[in-house]
Amino acid sequence: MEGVDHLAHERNKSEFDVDAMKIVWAGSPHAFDVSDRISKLVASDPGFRKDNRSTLSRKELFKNTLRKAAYAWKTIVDLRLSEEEAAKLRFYVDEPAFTDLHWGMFIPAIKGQGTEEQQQKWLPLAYKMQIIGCYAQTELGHGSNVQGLETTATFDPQTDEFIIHSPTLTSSKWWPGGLGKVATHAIAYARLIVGGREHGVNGFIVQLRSLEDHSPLLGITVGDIGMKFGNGAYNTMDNGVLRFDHVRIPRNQMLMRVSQVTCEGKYKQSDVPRQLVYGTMVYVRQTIVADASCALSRAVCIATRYSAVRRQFGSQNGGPETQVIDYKTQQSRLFPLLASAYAFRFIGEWLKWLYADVTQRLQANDFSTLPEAHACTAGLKSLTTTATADGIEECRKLCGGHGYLCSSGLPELFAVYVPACTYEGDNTVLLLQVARFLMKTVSQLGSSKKPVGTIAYMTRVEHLMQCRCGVQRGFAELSVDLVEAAVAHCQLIVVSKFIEKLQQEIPGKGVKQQLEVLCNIYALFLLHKHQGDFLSTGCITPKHAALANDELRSLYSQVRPNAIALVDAFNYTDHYLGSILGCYDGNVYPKLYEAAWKDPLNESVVPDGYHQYIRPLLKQEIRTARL
Ligand SMILES: CCCCCCCC/C=C\CCCCCCCCC/C=C/C(=O)SCCNC(=O)CCNC(=O)[C@H](O)C(C)(C)COP(=O)(O)OP(=O)(O)OC[C@H]1O[C@@H](n2cnc3c(N)ncnc32)[C@H](O)[C@@H]1OP(=O)(O)O
Ligand SMILES: Cc1cc2nc3c(=O)[nH]c(=O)nc-3n(C[C@H](O)[C@H](O)[C@H](O)COP(=O)(O)OP(=O)(O)OC[C@H]3O[C@@H](n4cnc5c(N)ncnc54)[C@H](O)[C@@H]3O)c2cc1C
Repeated sequence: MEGVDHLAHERNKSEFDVDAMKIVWAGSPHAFDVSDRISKLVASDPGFRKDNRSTLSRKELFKNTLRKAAYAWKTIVDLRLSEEEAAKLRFYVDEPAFTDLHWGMFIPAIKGQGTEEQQQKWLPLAYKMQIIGCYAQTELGHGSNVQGLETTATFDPQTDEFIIHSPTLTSSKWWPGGLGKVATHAIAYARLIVGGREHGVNGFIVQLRSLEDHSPLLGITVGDIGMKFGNGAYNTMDNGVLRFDHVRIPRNQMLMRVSQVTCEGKYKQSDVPRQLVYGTMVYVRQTIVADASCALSRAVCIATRYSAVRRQFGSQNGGPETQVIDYKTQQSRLFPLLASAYAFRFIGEWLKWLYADVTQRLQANDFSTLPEAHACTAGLKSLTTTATADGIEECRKLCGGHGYLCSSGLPELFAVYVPACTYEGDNTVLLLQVARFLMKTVSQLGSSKKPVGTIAYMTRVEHLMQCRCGVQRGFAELSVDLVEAAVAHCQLIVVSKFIEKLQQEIPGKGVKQQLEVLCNIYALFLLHKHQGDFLSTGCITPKHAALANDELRSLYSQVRPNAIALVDAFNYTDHYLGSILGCYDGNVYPKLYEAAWKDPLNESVVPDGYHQYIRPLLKQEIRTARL
């Protein structure tokens, strides 16, 4: 029945203060207030409706996304929302769109790689959305290998301009979000050529379309790259293709914080690491870790609520069947994902601090923590997105057949989320970067340069020094093992930061106790998952392994009465969840049944095509021997 909370009995079992946990999840009382207010604003505004996406054609879907993006901007301006509130509004609108790349990459690239003068010129235009930008780095032929990009930027001292050109088919820019149909400008990454000499890949601001009639400018060929994985999903984004035919831009449109070209055609490299050109990717990778906790928590919220609603088998003397959340197998699949959602939330908070710290140090030309920041953002982006993509799929399976319905919210969540394992750096390529960082640390053991921060523990691996010669077999040869070591390194960071979080003051009855249970589940689940490595290296004995498994089972029993309250703490509206299985009141079956009849296919009792194809089949004379 509408208005009845079918999960009330579950909520009454909670052993902790859910409102206090909501503050912990949000990060602070202020952050909770902003999130709560903006999520309800979006949920209550029919202009942000999203339950019809899977029934729209690509063109209808895209036009609807443009409408929503414009409506969101009008809402932001009319309500004079702060930058924080505006970002939350875009988050709860919950639809990949060109604005993600305008705000999430184009603006950060100018802030991170532009000079003061360039920031003063371009940022006001971008903040007012008087220009719309994209981040055009990847090409048809190269994505991972940035130094392999082929687009050229040749300096012409006669005109004090750069000539941007796509010399080959594979140099076509390919994938940039917002590029296909909307962006008026791009940060285009190209090989800098001055006086016939190459100076590596740099970023250039290039106008793509007229601000009058949106037509591509002279020398610009631009379009969308076509449908992507899944219906709806990421097809709200116009990932584009772009070719330059000797496009001329003023010299002052090369982002010149890292490297400069003077009007005389002299190339100068600032006394900063050239990798600062990659700074925007580092910034986005750290935001993607926070995104992972959001996406995983959504899926876990849906699967947990539905697992408490769903009953299957186990009826005693005609009594109710067993809630599937009470099956140990369901708990062993679901509760580690619940623990991971909280673990990723806290590692995202720490990574945000690490990024802010390294950014502050860079402003003082202190590059000492840049390698660690690169390794942490790369490794944790890889770890959390892989676990989240796999976790969303596991949550779909935890919901049985109904998890495969679009109305469960899980297929679309999966389809939108999985490219996170690829964009902003292929996850394996990024783990290889972490492995390179770890091997460089090993090579420095014994020297005066002591490992600190997230690699401080490596001082305890002195024995690696003796086998240093072993790694001469070559990084590539050992890369599979090194990638596994990189994953283990990142998982250690996640567990360590979860433990550090628990050492903080955490208000609320029973809140810290619940987080301790989740932290232990996360850590012991990893130990169980990698038991072979721990046993084969002698880190644990078989008895330890058995004790860990017993403790894991006990921890699942401790979480069970609190599971619904722990997902309620995410404070997601039904609108944001977009899931009948995960609705707050647990009134699933009537909503599933009602939703079915809204499908366009049920607009007519007899389907289109019956008279043309089915009736002749049914009425055909059987001229062949009976089958
Ligand atoms: C309906 C349901 C909705 C569900 C919603 C779910 C949630 C999702 C929310 C909304 C959906 C929409 C989201 C929209 C936002 C998405 C944004 C993403 C869009 C995508 C953008 C992109 O993909 S941009 C392109 C990204 N490309 C890459 O990442 C390329 C990866 N490659 C590289 O980074 C480099 O090529 C690589 C590092 C691999 C190698 O570089 P190279 O120059 O060759 O350097 P190398 O020789 O390996 O190393 C030399 C030296 O440099 C050091 N180093 C390398 N990189 C860095 C760095 N970044 N910072 C610092 N130092 C670096 C390296 O360690 C070496 O050091 P030493 O060993 O020499 O000391
Ligand atoms: C939805 C989406 C949105 C995107 N948005 C943007 C955007 O806005 N702007 C932009 O510039 N780009 C964007 N991209 C492109 C994205 O950044 C690249 O696709 C990504 O960096 C992966 O590069 P690649 O495609 O070249 O993969 P590849 O490197 O070709 O990967 C193919 C396989 O090769 C393996 N591999 C590659 N190199 C090595 C190595 N050295 N050792 C071992 N294995 C290796 C990889 O692990 C992978 O298994 C987007 C991509 C997607 C899917």
